[in-house]
Amino acid sequence: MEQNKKKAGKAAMIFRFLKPCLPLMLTGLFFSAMITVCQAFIPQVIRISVDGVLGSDLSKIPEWVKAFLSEETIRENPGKMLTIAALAVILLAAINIAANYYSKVFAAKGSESFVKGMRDQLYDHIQKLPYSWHVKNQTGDIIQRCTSDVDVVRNFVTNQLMEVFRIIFLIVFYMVIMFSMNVKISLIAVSFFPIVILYSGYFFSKIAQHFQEADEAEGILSSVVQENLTGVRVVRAFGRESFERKRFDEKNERFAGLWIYLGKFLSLYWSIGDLITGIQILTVICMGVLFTVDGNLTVGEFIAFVSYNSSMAWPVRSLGRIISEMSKAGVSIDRIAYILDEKEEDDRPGVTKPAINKDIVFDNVNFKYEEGAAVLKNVSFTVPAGKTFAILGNTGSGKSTLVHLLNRLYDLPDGCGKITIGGVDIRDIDRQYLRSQIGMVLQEPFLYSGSIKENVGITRESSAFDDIREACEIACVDSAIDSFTDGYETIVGERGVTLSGGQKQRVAIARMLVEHTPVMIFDDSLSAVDAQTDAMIREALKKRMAGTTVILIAHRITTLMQADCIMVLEDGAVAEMGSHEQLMEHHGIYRRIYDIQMNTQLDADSV
Ligand SMILES: Nc1ncnc2c1ncn2[C@@H]1O[C@H](COP(=O)(O)OP(=O)(O)OP(=O)(O)O)[C@@H](O)[C@H]1O
Repeated sequence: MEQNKKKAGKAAMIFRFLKPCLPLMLTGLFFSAMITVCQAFIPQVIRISVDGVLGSDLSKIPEWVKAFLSEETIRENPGKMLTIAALAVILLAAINIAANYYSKVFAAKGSESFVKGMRDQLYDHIQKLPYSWHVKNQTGDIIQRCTSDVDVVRNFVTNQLMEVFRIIFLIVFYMVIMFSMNVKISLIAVSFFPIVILYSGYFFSKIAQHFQEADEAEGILSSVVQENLTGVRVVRAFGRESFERKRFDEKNERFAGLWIYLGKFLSLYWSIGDLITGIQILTVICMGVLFTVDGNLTVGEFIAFVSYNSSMAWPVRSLGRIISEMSKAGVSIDRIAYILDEKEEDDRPGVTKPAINKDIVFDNVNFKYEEGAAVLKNVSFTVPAGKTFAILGNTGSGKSTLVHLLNRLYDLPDGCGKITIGGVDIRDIDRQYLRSQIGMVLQEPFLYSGSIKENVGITRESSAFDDIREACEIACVDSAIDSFTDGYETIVGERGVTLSGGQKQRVAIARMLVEHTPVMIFDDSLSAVDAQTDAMIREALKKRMAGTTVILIAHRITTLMQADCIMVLEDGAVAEMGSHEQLMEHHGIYRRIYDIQMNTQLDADSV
């Protein structure tokens, strides 16, 4: 039952993508049927010619031929008949060429529009999937599902599905002709078909799982390559080349091993298939000879029969191959459906777009990720509008999680407290709108491949160059950019590898500033800049971005000591909260960290 439901789901998915390109596909199929009809006429022309020239039994020559060429002409002028037969074959060949051309053109157009539609929808859907889904799934694997698996499905639709229809039409059409010529020998020929089809069916059920394993192994291999390439700096810095090589070799070996196994399996299939086909052709020829000798078949009919039978042998066998390859497509369809079936991020009904320049309140927030222990425990605090609120805490204490919750990368489940902005629960605020109002610079800034100007202006398509420049000035990266030969047009490579860590962070800060959002979050995003530049950036921000609510996450006390309020987070719970002066007087964690950092600073200064 469940299995049937799954199959129906797969078929429905394919049909959904197929629907817009169905007219193109059907036109391709029409031309393909025309090829079959043309090819079916050729053995008939040969049959009539042979029977006419040998003149053994003219009663079997169709009446429409006799209306065209009298029995006398056939007997006395075989040359004329052969010329007409040759012209007929040339005409059929010409029609065949044209039909072949158009069947391929329409099939290609249909398949491209099919695969384009599928890629578009996949990409669009992935953009709307929750952040938690992206965290859970490996990028390499997702890429493979969107490329290799889509290609397998394209192959399935263009080469396999279309081919199945073409072959079924061919078999039915040829069988009608063969049965009209001689029922007994046709039955002998056809009696082999169930064996071939059952054999293919058995193979089909055996091979699906191996194809799935091979596909998964390819996904793992892609992930290893992708990780290695994106983490190339770490690999080099830690001299992990040989370790990475070994890791790749292991996965590559497994992948190759699975394909070798599949190759063996397929070879066995083909060999046994060859044997069955050979026996079938031999049987039909032997029986045909006996029937001809007994006078039940004319020589022309025998030749035509053998020709039809041989022409059908390959398509029937291809049916087996196609069915076996269809099992592979089934796996790929499942892998694509895994993405498409995932629920997109959505809002609950009645969401609004209130002003965001209001107090942000975390009220008794408790949170844990899908896997793992509680990350935030009864966290309550208020970020007053227009003020700077700093968060300090050890690694893994839940600082970034607070930010993830605030811009709704994760939604707070019911009964786990509340986060409000201006008194409105953020789950009642339109998600896209909320994110557009909260600017964020992440710990590891991501830069797109493109110029610095594009990277800074990317969040606001309308941003003028003056805005971009101003943002870069505030982020203290303007003079560094000017020192590059191409200035703002400097291309930063994939993930900005041509910039230093601090420069990347500052470009990312400028990108956020261009947005002019009422709330700005700096998630440990000043860690790669020196203390002096850090102070300059904060000073510039204070002057030019007055009235903006700023949430500052940092490990360096000097970065956050001037904030209006500082919260110290320890193991997911609020340990201390207050201004710098209050916390210093409190002699708690904050004071301890302050003393350690200041002493370290003094030691460093005295060296
Ligand atoms: N997507 C996730 N799924 C499961 N656990 C997660 C996820 N993200 C973070 N965690 C866990 O939640 C805890 C808090 O992580 P978080 O990133 O909020 O800490 P942090 O205080 O920002 O740390 P750091 O200062 O190192 O950035 C950690 O134990 C972390 O392992």
